[in-house]
Amino acid sequence: MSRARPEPVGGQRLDLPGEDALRAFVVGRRWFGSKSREVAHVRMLETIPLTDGPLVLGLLEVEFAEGDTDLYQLPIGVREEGSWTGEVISAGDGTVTYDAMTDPELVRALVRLMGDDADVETAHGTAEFRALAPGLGEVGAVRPMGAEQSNSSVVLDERLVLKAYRRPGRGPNPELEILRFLTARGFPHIATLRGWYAHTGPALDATLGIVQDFLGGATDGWDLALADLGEDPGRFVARARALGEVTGRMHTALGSGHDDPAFAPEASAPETLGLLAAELDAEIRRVFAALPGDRDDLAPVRGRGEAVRERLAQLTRDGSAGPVIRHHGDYHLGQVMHTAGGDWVVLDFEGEPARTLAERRRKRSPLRDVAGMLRSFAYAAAAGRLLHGAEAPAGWEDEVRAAYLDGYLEHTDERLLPPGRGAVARLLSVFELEKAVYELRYELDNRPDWVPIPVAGIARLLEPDEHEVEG
Ligand SMILES: Nc1ncnc2c1ncn2[C@@H]1O[C@H](COP(=O)(O)OP(=O)(O)O)[C@@H](O)[C@H]1O
Ligand SMILES: O=P(O)(O)O[C@H]1O[C@H](CO)[C@@H](O[C@H]2O[C@H](CO)[C@@H](O)[C@H](O)[C@H]2O)[C@H](O)[C@H]1O
Repeated sequence: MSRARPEPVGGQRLDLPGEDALRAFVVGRRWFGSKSREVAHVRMLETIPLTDGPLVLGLLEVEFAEGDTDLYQLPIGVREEGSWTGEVISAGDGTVTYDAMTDPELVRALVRLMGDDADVETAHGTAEFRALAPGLGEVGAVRPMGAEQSNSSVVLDERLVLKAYRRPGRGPNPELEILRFLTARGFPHIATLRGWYAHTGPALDATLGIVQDFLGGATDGWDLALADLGEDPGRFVARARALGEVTGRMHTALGSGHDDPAFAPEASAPETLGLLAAELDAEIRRVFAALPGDRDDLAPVRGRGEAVRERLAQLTRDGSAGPVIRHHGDYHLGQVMHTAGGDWVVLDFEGEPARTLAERRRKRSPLRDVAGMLRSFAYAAAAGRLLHGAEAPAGWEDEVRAAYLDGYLEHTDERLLPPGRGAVARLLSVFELEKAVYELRYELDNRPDWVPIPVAGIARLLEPDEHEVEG
């Protein structure tokens, strides 16, 4: 259904927030992703009245002191002063503006536009709203998801989730792309995609949000691993095997799109492994050069930067980076859910939020995802001790790893992996090292008490024989 730009609120001029109010609001949000950077400007690129009522889709440009910019989405509610009791962005001339994602009535209006397959003309193109059969239905109850998030998700009638991308990026969105691809292939271990909305146009092309099924009663993999560790550690070993199977099936499905250039598996270029090694080598040097001198918990790796670089050189001396495919890109226990029916479902195909959309859409070895999950098992084993003072049973992490890898290798199309178990083990170790070095920097910056986890991971990877995959 195509519609012209609706008239703003009763045909009157909209009192939308000015730059100062926008800036104060945006930089204070949990979803604002650049808190350590100096913001030069926050300006509205587009304000799209979506209904004749009080819903305006704002697309903002945040400009940093260095001159680069980020695109943000801010759906805005506009109401008479006194008729809105929540937090406001701005107030004046008898109206207030606020974040529409916190207003159930306006969330319902957004979903209704998707259900209507509406196209709304904008100054720079079209705001497109789409529902996938069998449609979205009329929505009643709306509540915030309540998860720590870089986006904003709301639960609709406990049956659907609307996730609005706060920093959408320009160009095709990997999550929408992958969910559509997997849905078309009948891959069952995802929350089914039901709708989406986007802005299209030559100057502004961005996916703004998706609607998916809500997994009621499901537990995320991280909480489940910690709960099993406390109650029945062996239970998680069996669950890890099932998770490996689902991961293998996911990669097999993602590597099956031979006639779609965005998904067709490719052989990596001969120089790929060398380039990966060079990038990681530089990162190891940077991280080790900047290690603080006053932390005892760094002892297992302190002064061993050269040894880590040598281990990397040894792992990447020959062989190749193997075939490359589209993959999850940010795979860890917090991204998978265990449903009430005992099945694993994979969420959040956006990739690492700090990377550009182009980087996130790049094909890489699927073993990068596998390594991310193996690191997550190490985190779970250690978190029991760090958070609750409860040790994981001896050998638990090794058993979980082995079970996961068994399940994975049994259900992955082997043409998507480097040939031979030795080559698989080596490439996995390279990606685990890459992730552990990243985590060392991340934990030093964010959670200093967790530094021993990546430290142990790096120390472990210095032991050559421990990580060979059986077989
Ligand atoms: N479809 C869903 N059903 C149930 N819970 C969900 C669903 N999607 C997300 N969640 C919960 O919300 C959290 C954040 O979702 P995610 O898609 O990873 O958002 P973000 O990309 O902003 O981190 C998940 O870890 C999960 O706990
Ligand atoms: O989820 P984000 O994309 O924000 O990822 C960042 O934070 C993660 C922590 O929440 C961090 O993940 C690390 O800790 C997890 C446990 O809290 C663990 O399961 C992961 O394996 C481990 O990497 C992630 O590295 C960071 O980018």
